[in-house]
Amino acid sequence: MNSRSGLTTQILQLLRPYWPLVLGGSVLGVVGGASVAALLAVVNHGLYATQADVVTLFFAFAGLCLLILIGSIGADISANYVGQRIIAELRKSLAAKILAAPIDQLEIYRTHRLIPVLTQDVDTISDFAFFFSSFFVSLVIALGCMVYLAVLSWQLFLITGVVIVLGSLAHGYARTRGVRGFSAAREAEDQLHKQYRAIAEGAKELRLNRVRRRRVYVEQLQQTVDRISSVQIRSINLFVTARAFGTMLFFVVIGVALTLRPFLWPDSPVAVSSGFVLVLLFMRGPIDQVIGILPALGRAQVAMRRIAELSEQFSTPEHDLLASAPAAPAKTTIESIELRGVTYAFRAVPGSDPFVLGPVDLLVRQGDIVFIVGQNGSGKTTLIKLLLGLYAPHGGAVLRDGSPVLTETRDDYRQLFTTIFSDYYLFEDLIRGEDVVPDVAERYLQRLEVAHKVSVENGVFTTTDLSTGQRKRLALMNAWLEERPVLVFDEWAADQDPAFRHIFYTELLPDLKRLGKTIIVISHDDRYFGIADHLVRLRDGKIVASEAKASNVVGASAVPTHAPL
Ligand SMILES: Nc1ncnc2c1ncn2[C@@H]1O[C@H](COP(=O)(O)OP(=O)(O)OP(=O)(O)O)[C@@H](O)[C@H]1O
Repeated sequence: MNSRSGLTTQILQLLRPYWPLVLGGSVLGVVGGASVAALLAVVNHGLYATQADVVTLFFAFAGLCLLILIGSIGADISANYVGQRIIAELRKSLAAKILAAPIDQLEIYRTHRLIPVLTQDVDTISDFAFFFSSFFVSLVIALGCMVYLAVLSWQLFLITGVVIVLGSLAHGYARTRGVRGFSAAREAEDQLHKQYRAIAEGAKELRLNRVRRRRVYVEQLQQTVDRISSVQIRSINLFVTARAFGTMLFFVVIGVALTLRPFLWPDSPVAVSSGFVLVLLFMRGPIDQVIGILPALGRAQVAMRRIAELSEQFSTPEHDLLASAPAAPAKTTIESIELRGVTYAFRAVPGSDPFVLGPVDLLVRQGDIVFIVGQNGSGKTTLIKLLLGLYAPHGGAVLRDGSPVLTETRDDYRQLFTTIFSDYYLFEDLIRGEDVVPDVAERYLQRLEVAHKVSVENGVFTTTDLSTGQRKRLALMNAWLEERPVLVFDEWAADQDPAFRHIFYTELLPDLKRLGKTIIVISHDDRYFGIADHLVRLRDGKIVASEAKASNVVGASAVPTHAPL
């Protein structure tokens, strides 16, 4: 699907649930617009009215005023409602798409491109939705005026029509060039967002490095901002010039028609000329309004295209990811997890070969502590992403208790794991099973030696303004509370002081094992490799050693002997 047809489909899809309102609002808008044109006819007629016409004129005037009021209020209210609902639906559907997108697609798209679509592009469309009703009503008024012109004199209608076509051509040119400019500016805004992130997230580094600070500010940020500004100025200038040109054309038409009238239509009644001038002078307002909204329409078009691109990018959602939780929880125990001939290849990045993992064969037995070790970049995190069902293998299979994990069962499978990645995200609210949290929280906090800093109130940590190591302990607490059978730690201990690191390896992990948990640890702490029941060593994406121990070094039984915390 190309992005243009994707865009149209997306707009139609968004409008579909509201078609009665869209239809109702359009009818009211047409009634309002046509009434304005009719009112002009009444005004023109009134200029030459006699005493006998007064009553008819009064009722026609009052009736049309009422219709204009009802029409424009109705069209405005329905357009506003539909516009706001569409924005809400758009926001929800984009969030749902991101939540359901495969992780590797999200990794390719990148955060600095994602956020501007969710915020800026949706806001641009929201702004346009706000103006849409007046855009539509003005358009209808202009059309109504044209109809009245045709009734007055078809020659004058034709002259005006030709002028409007000329004006539209000028606008068409301005729009094509202008929208191209808006599109270029929007591209640069992704870049700007990336630079904003650099100055916010790299604030400390930039304070410490004057050269980089200047480069980020002068060579990158300022240049991007200036580029956006000059492209926007050029685009808006085009629209403004076309608008002035269009407005001026109205006066030219009036001048030409009035000059030619004595020669071409010497016998036409004065009412025709005055009606013509009246309509043209009046029509200028709505047409000016329509033209004035065109830049916003152009920007909305660019924004909509971006949104359609994002939707297309994430158009292969994972199976049922946002379905409500099943009534009966899936089986939450495992006997084994196996990777059989699993392979995975990243997309090639320019200048280097793509990283390929596998083929990998690995058996993780229930209750084991498995260490995955290896040099930086050897593929440990990629391996666990495959093991966790976050990446779908490109070859081979992941098996749970001997049965392959399929697309439909992958999300159920993932619910077996609690994971703390090295780039983990700390959620501030705690979830235990389906319930929000427990009194045991306090005990966990004490065991993690952070109870003096933070507590849990109404299921939320009182603060997360803690040191890196302390925040990671909170992540561990979250993990405990989830009560899943398999725990995965990606270099969890890397930020811990030696004393607590020792506690983690020699007390917490064995305690969790005693509770029957299966534990997978990515670690560079070779001092503690001895506690592993199974040590897996990776090099360049391949398992080069896989050593299983006959008995557990910490000597713990698989049956819980005491509560660990
Ligand atoms: N999103 C990605 N796109 C392309 N290549 C990637 C991506 N993520 C990782 N890689 C590549 O895959 C290789 C393995 O990365 P991985 O994160 O699995 O290594 P690791 O063993 O966990 O390293 P470390 O010990 O440094 O955490 C790296 O060489 C990296 O370049």
